[in-house]
Amino acid sequence: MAAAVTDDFAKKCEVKHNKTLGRFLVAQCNIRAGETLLLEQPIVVLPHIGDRRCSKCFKLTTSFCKKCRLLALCAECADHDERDCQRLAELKLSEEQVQQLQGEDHTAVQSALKCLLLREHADTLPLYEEMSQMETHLAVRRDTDIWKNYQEQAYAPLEKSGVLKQLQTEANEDLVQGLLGILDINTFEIRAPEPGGSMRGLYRRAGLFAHSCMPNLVTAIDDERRIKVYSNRFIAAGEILYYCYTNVLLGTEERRQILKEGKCFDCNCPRCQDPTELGTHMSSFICSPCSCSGGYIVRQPKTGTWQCLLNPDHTLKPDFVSNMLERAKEEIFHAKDDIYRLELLLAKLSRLLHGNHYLMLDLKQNIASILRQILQNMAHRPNRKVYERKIRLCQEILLVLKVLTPGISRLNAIALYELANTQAELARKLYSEQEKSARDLWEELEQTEVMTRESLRMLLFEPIATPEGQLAHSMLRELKELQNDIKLLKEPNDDVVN
Ligand SMILES: C[S@@+](CC[C@H](N)C(=O)[O-])C[C@H]1O[C@@H](n2cnc3c(N)ncnc32)[C@H](O)[C@@H]1O
Repeated sequence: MAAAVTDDFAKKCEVKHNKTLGRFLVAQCNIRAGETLLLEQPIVVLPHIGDRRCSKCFKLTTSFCKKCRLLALCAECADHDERDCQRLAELKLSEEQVQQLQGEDHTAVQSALKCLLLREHADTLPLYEEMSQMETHLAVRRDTDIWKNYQEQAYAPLEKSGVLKQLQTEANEDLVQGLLGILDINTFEIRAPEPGGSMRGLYRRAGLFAHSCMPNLVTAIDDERRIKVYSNRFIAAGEILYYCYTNVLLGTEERRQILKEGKCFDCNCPRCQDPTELGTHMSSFICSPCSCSGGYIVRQPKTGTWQCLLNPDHTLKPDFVSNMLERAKEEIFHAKDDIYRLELLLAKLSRLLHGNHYLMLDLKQNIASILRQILQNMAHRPNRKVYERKIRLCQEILLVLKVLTPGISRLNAIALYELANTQAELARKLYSEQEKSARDLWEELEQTEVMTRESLRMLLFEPIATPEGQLAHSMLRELKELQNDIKLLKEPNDDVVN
């Protein structure tokens, strides 16, 4: 349920409309980097289709509320929203009807019900009305697979059981498909209670921002599921406000496909239009005949052909490209957490793909995170090479991130922190093994301090009740310790400084 929020949204953002974007927001005034534009509680929080989650605590569950019998409720929660429960209990359904509604694909039924229930209470009716204004893409989705699934999973059981007619006399299939479409098009990913899990939240105003793969906004959702939207750079009055609906670390074809299938539009942002993806080459192949002179094969956005930038006669067939990428993805998947297999795969793919290709970056991130675990476990007694490998990988990832997400960026901040930390750990290790002098160590720690400060400067915009906000909190403590260490090393003491 939406709670009162205080922000300057109305002063800073203006709703506009055009044919391409539908409704979108523009800056009404100049906005500083890091300025908050919006703080908002969700209208509804729902599981992803296929997950069954408790209506109260959102943990995964298999059981239902004993009273209303239609909404999921885990064994640990005694009740959920009393008014919704009461309203559903009044429907007086037979056991057979309840069974139909509790079917395997119950999430779609539950999602539609939760939206319909907003109409039932005077205080949530305005939210339902606002929600009804949101984009459904009904015409594009009609008769597609997703439409047919929702017809089977939600509309048919709700209709057959008579629930729809009881809740809303004018209810028809388009209404149910529209509500489920609104959720697919407009919701944000929210962290679920279990580690790594996610669910979705619908927000009244945050849902109005348009998408760009080069956004000027950052969104962050805290443990209370409140969304914060802030600027990642200076934004001049009149600029369109964008956040990124998808993962910036994917290649252009993958991002565009996700946006097309999930959000029903073609992204034409400058990054999507640039075959080199802002010079990062995140989707480029190595042109074997031109490899010595640094030739890369890129996809031309207008024609869809894969051509070498140095010699346009050198091409790749789209089928070859997609098959090769599919095979590589499978190999990455099967290599799982095996660092040796991942390193071998990285070496093998480096003969075909640019070092910044999104699959290479994925591999590099996987390897770096395994190396982090190895370095955290001193029982492994990691040698210098392990540190150096991780440093190299962090540097390579960071170079790409700086181009993709300039300005205030969570990804950038975390990669920078990882790099700073590993460099400092290596310096300390070498100092303790007397391979580095105290002066070397303090100089390196001073560099670490600069990098940690830069990372912290970005993470301080994150709400405190998020993993990144917590990280910023512990970084403040680490910074103090670092400064203390530097001071001790710098104290004039001929025994220590050599
Ligand atoms: C979350 S909604 C944004 C609000 C929506 N425009 C409205 O009128 O309610 C997402 C939808 O906005 C449109 N949209 C957002 N960004 C776009 C972009 N960069 N290019 C084209 N359409 C976009 C698409 O129709 C997309 O499905």
